[in-house]
Amino acid sequence: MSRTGGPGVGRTAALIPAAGSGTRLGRGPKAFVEVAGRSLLARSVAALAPYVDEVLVALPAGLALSPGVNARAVVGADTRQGSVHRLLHATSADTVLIHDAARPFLPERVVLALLEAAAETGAATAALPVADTLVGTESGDSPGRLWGHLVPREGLWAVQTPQVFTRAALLAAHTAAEREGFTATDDAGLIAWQGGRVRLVPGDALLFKVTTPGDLALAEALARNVEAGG
Ligand SMILES: Nc1ccn([C@@H]2O[C@H](COP(=O)(O)OP(=O)(O)OP(=O)(O)O)[C@@H](O)[C@H]2O)c(=O)n1
Ligand SMILES: C[C@](O)(CO)[C@H](O)COP(=O)(O)O
Repeated sequence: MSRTGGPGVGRTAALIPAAGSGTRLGRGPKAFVEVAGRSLLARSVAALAPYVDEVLVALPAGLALSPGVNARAVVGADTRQGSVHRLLHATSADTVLIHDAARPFLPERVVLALLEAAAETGAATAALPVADTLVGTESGDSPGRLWGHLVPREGLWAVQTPQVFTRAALLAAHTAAEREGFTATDDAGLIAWQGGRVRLVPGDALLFKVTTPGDLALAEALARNVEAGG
């Protein structure tokens, strides 16, 4: 039984898409890359396990969970969307919490706030208000590198994971997307495409996605600092 199971939450599963190839990082299957001696995947599983009834992970074909990672594995697909779709078919939980393996630092506050929001609305995602100035580029002698027009940042949020949904609603959205050939970068996008309302819950700067070598260096420094009690 999950620690937070309130009305409308029921049995809860954490679904972790971890089947990516990590092309931008360039270190092989990214979920298995270690930060301060512990893989990104092991960190994400450990951060979620206390709050859910089960943890399921989508892995690249031919790879298995490392010893000590307490989860059930399925084989992922060619896209993140496809991997989540397979995970949804592999659980019967009422509520699913989807979290990228590539976001290894997950504050408890965010998990609890998401489960509470999803119990009210059926769909919620972590997100942060955009803090930087945004500019669109213009074509010209340096295509894509010339300052074009300012994009007002008011009301814009950068979407993170975790994202929490009623499993039946998310499965229906995935099934429709597959049927109609629609793709979105994440699950909240699929629910919104179906006309669903997605609550934005304040995420955390610590929830950055390890995408590039610079992100990995940052994660390494952060993990060493935190784990040294800094
Ligand atoms: N076919 C895929 C692609 C991605 N993911 C997962 O989705 C999350 C977010 O993806 P991203 O960070 O973009 O990972 P990669 O696809 O591995 O990165 P890249 O695009 O650089 O190859 C990751 O935990 C990744 O493992 C997945 O399960 N199945
Ligand atoms: C799911 C996600 O992490 C939410 O921000 C993001 O959409 C994944 O994007 P990517 O294109 O796979 O990096």
